Amino acid sequence: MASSSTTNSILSPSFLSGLANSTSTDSPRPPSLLSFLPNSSSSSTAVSIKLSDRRPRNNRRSLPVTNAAIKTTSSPSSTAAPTETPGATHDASRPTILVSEKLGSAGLDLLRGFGNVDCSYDLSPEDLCRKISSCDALIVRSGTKVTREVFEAAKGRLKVVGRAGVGIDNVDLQAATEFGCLVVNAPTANTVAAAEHGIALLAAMARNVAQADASVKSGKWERTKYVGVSMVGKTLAVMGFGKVGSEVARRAKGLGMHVISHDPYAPADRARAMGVELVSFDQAISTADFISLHMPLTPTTRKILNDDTFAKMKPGVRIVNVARGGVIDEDALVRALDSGKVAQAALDVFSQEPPPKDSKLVQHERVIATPHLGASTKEAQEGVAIEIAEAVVGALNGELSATAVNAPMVPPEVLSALAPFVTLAEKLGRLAVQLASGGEGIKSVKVVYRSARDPDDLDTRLLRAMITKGIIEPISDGSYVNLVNADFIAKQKGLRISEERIVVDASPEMPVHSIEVLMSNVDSKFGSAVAGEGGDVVVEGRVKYGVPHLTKVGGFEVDVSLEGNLILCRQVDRPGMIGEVGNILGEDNVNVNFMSVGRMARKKQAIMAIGVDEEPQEQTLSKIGKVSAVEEFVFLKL
Ligand SMILES: NC(=O)c1ccc[n+]([C@@H]2O[C@H](COP(=O)([O-])OP(=O)(O)OC[C@H]3O[C@@H](n4cnc5c(N)ncnc54)[C@H](O)[C@@H]3O)[C@@H](O)[C@H]2O)c1
Ligand SMILES: O=C(O)[C@H](O)COP(=O)(O)O
Repeated sequence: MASSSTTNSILSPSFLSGLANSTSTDSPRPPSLLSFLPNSSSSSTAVSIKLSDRRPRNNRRSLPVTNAAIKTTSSPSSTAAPTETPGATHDASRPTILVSEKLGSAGLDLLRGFGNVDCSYDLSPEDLCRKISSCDALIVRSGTKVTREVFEAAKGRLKVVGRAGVGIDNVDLQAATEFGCLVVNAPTANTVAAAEHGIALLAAMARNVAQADASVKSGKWERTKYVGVSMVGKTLAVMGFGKVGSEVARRAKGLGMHVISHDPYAPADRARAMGVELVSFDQAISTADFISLHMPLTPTTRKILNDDTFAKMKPGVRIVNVARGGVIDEDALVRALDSGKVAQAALDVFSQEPPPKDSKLVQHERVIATPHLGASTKEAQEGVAIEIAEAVVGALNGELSATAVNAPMVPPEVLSALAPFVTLAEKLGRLAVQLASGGEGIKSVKVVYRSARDPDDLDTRLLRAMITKGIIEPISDGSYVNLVNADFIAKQKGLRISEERIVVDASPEMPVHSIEVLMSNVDSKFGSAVAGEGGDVVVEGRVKYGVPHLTKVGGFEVDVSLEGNLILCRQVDRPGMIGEVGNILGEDNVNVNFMSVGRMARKKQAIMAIGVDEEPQEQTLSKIGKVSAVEEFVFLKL
């Protein structure tokens, strides 16, 4: 088979009008990246709502039907309408958002402008599981455990979990990912509040404010009992130099403390610029007079302060924890307090919240405790509520949030430049898998990106996920694939996707020049799609005038816009072929939107790629098969 061919494009009127529209508001918009319905793009072009579009769902009716619109309004698995906020009406055409913990009013207002908002606080785990199958989104703080059972009970309807705060240790991220549910958080709005609370606890602990207050209120006047320690000149070890930790460090410097920090992932120059030295874990804990914890709770930080690490600390060390209770072995802390190794502790967070009433730790006379108040200022709560409401509404619109926790984060400007390529990627995956006979047998897919840009400047995670989506959806029974779970599902199916980036001489304006998808070790139901030494099924596409195009099938160059559906036809190149096949389609009322012929040489084999708006009937396809010059043909759904 020849490796190249010449191309002859026929621009149909509908394509020309598409071109004319390509700079208008009808031009391809950023695709819905979080579409959750099975085969959601099999019958419609994957376009969605603009990134900046924040109109309420019920104002969107004039927009074309989009994946995002479908997915947020359908609820095949649910019948029960959730309890509404008193006074609110439930509109079944709008998404339903369950808010399970108190959220600032500005965030609630934003949510109410978009969907049905059900504020149900203090739900038992059973009640949460009961409600969740009628909800599209769930917003929680740290008090709601979003377990695997919750995702299972959601029966595929739950699309986004919004954590109104930073720590996502109360959400089972693995389960969320497996179920294709996006998790977003609100990472910035409570930073200062948490840092201020850390400093408040530090000072209150050093000067025995809480104990002295209780003593005075009980009628005592114990001036010698509550002599404190000074902070100035003391060494504070900030464990975790992230957003909160660095703000604590800045404030502690203002109190005249010597601040060191341990954070294996923090850039040393950022710390140095603040006059903070980054040191090893052991150095931090062994030289500090005060230790303040600001790392997330993860498998590696769980019980990071324990009997062994307390043993390495200076006698009389003082500990502040506004991070998570689980980073301290609480029994070990009680032992260290009892032995005097730890002089005092100030704790805002506990491994179990609320802690048991008889908790030895909470009751310890040298411990001061607050009920997880770090983020609880009016300002922080309003900020967090807006931050999470915007992220959740965006996610329900099919947008990628900048605060996505279990999906690639793609800045809006990059996303909008990549948008047509994202659609192209999904369609190429969809085409390639349909060209293989026996899709489940596909094990190895190679994707080649050609671009004028340096390979390091090309973030292909999004494109790879969409190719995976395109490959998997047509061969999955009802499993929905989206950006969140694409890699997971591919791995589960034993599908290995490798990528290659090749620099080519093309326009640097375009992030990608072409995308080629090659499937190894599969037979094809359209022999002409097989090319190369390895006998791979090959399809290649480009974006032209903002519209995804198929540009290569096997060794043949074609040029067809990827809209509607596609008929590929290999025939002997002879006059009248286009008219003959076009007539068959026309007679059976199938509208051709684009057609191109790629041939090896004059009067030799050629491939005709025909874009059709409708799905032709069996009998129409069989008429095409009977045209004497047609050697093979295939109908492909986009
Ligand atoms: N008490 C509260 O109300 C409250 C409020 C806000 C945040 N928090 C908690 O504080 C944590 C930190 O919040 P943030 O906004 O600063 O998050 P962040 O992600 O900005 O910072 C966390 C830092 O911890 C570092 N880190 C990770 N593993 C570490 C390890 N083993 N040792 C040392 N450092 C490590 C990370 O590199 C990062 O710099 C959150 O995860 C949350 O659990 C609590
Ligand atoms: O991780 C956080 O943001 C804080 O722990 C705040 O938790 P909260 O939302 O339950 O106050």
